[in-house]
Amino acid sequence: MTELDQAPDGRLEADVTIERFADQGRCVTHIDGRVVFVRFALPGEKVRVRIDEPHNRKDRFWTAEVTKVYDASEYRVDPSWPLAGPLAWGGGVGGADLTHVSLEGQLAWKKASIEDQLKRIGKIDSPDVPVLRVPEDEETGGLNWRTRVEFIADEDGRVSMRRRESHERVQVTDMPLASKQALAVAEHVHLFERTFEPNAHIRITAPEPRDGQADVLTSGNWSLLVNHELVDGHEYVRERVELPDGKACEYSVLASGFWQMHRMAPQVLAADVLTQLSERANVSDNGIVWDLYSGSGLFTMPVASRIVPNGRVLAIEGAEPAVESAMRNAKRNNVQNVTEVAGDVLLTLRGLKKTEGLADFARPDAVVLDPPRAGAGRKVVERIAASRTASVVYVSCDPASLARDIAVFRELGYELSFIHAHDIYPMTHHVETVAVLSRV
Ligand SMILES: C[S@@+](CC[C@H](N)C(=O)[O-])C[C@H]1O[C@@H](n2cnc3c(N)ncnc32)[C@H](O)[C@@H]1O
Repeated sequence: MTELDQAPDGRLEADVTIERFADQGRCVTHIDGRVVFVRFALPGEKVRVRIDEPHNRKDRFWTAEVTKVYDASEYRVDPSWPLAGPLAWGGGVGGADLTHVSLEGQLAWKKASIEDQLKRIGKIDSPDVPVLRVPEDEETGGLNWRTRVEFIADEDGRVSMRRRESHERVQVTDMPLASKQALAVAEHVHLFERTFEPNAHIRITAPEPRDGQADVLTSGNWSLLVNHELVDGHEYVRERVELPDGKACEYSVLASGFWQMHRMAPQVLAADVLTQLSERANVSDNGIVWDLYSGSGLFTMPVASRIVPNGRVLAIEGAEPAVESAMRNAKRNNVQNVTEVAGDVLLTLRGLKKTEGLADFARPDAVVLDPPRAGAGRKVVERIAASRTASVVYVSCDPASLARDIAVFRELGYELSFIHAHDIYPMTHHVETVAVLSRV
């Protein structure tokens, strides 16, 4: 029996040994047979935890947070961003749930977490998933990578973040995960000194300058949005993505819209998609490729110009402004072999054969998909499998939904022929996985 103590404020606390990594940046321990998911812990550690409220003695699992470490893991470090660390140590603002873990430990954590989901949900025996670090993150110790940063104004209008377990907003005067360029914009607009309307949503966008490009302030390539309205800078920003062939694709994207957030992620992921298509998909240069959940065309442009320059890409994206950007980006990159569809992926695929102009896309040689966190889902996977495509390159930001979709692909005649991951979200439990599914 684990002894549960009552702290002076009535909250339950206990000394426990942490067993293993779990999901959502938590680890697992047990208290009296009950599973407890613990934040800011590491496997093998002896720690004191405080049980979250509300909880009931009959619950099958509880959640808790570390308050004291008696015996630390080799992966434990002092929080790199204390404000995002445990509440008991003055933290609690979220946004960096692995701030107590060394960079090496973060890779081990993400590897264990993806492999666990593949085993449990994907039913894959002994998966081995290398997790790669973005080299630039070594130099910055895993900080300074976000090209988009968001805050909320507190009741006095100051830039703040919400503290867990309370309605309190903590004024912030720094954001250690923000890229140097985003911090330069923050300084330029006096972000941390000025006030906004209380409760305002504030977003800074600062594309990373590539070789030979001026910094964002010199080029004016940045934006400050308040409540999704432009306040300073530009509504659209330019993003350059350098590709393995030494050339680049240029993009114009809405400052308020989706774009891969890590300063190196667009290049890392676009290069990976090209590599997987050329090395594992065997698509001829006049082939057909679907790019599903295509956003502003991050993958569409390089795939159309490098993989199927004499073929065609069908890009499907649900957000109309992103599709409009993608169309402009095709022109900007002189890419003419793309058909952009603004619509739901499932509905578009369902109607493909009967839609004028799309019927020729019914038999793709390869499919690239990069769905939101919820994954593609069974019905979309069934449509992809029914197209009898030989290869699928699946880019995923959620290992659980990826594992679930992989299980469906395997049921429908595909095997997992390649998988690895990129740690494009250091200091957080998030990770981006790239998998290739091949028709057996
Ligand atoms: C993870 S983002 C990927 C975008 C793009 N591949 C990139 O890397 O920039 C997922 C995209 O899917 C779009 N989306 C979400 N649900 C969708 C659906 N049911 N049908 C079509 N697009 C959808 C979102 O608008 C978003 O642009």
